[in-house]
Amino acid sequence: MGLSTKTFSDKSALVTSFADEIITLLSQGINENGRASLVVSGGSTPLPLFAELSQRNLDWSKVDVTLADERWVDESHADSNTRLVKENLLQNNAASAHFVALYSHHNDAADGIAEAEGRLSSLAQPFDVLILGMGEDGHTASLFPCSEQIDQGLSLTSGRVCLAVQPQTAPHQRISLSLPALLNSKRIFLHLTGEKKQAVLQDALKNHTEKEKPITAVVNRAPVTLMWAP
Ligand SMILES: O=C(O)[C@H](O)[C@@H](O)[C@H](O)[C@H](O)COP(=O)(O)O
Repeated sequence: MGLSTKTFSDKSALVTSFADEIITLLSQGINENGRASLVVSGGSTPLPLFAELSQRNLDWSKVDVTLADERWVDESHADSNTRLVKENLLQNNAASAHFVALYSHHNDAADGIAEAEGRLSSLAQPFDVLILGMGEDGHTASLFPCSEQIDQGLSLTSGRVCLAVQPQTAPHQRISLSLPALLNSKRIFLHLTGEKKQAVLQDALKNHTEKEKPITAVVNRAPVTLMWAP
């Protein structure tokens, strides 16, 4: 479907404008449906955005926040995306938002899939806003090209909202939203900073298959807004 790009002079300008747009979309969702849903990614890129959003005025008690993917570690672990979101987004005004975790206390992520899918079924869908990141290998959410589960993750007919993923090139077993679950969003943003990520994305879109660079599977099927700053 394609990519439209919004380029900003620096990360701070990106964060301000991106937060404006997200708040507008969530407000619309609340006005139309009573509640709104926001799906965020982990990693380091969204941290300044989370801090900015947390300060914004919105009836956050009517917003459900969840993750595009989670590392299968307890919330007390430094790599937990739940911890990242709670410490950076669900603060200040946004402290009243309702967080829906993907992680549950099963040893194996595969045993937590049904529970995560059950929790997600309570959210307003299609999701109002999905914010994706991308790794330098072209993965998005935890749809890792190096994983044995990539076919399952990209399948449009698996009937699954979530899947367990074991990346070969990144730590921790993961739980990820599947491609159809990610696509079940009214607005999809890809939040990237730096020349390297821009180059990876352009190369992915021009020269690679969806299995090689899974971010292309999203861009090929839905309108995606790239929010980019050097
Ligand atoms: O939890 C995660 O690891 C993610 O959701 C992942 O898909 C992330 O968005 C990219 O790896 C980019 O991460 P950075 O922003 O740290 O580069």
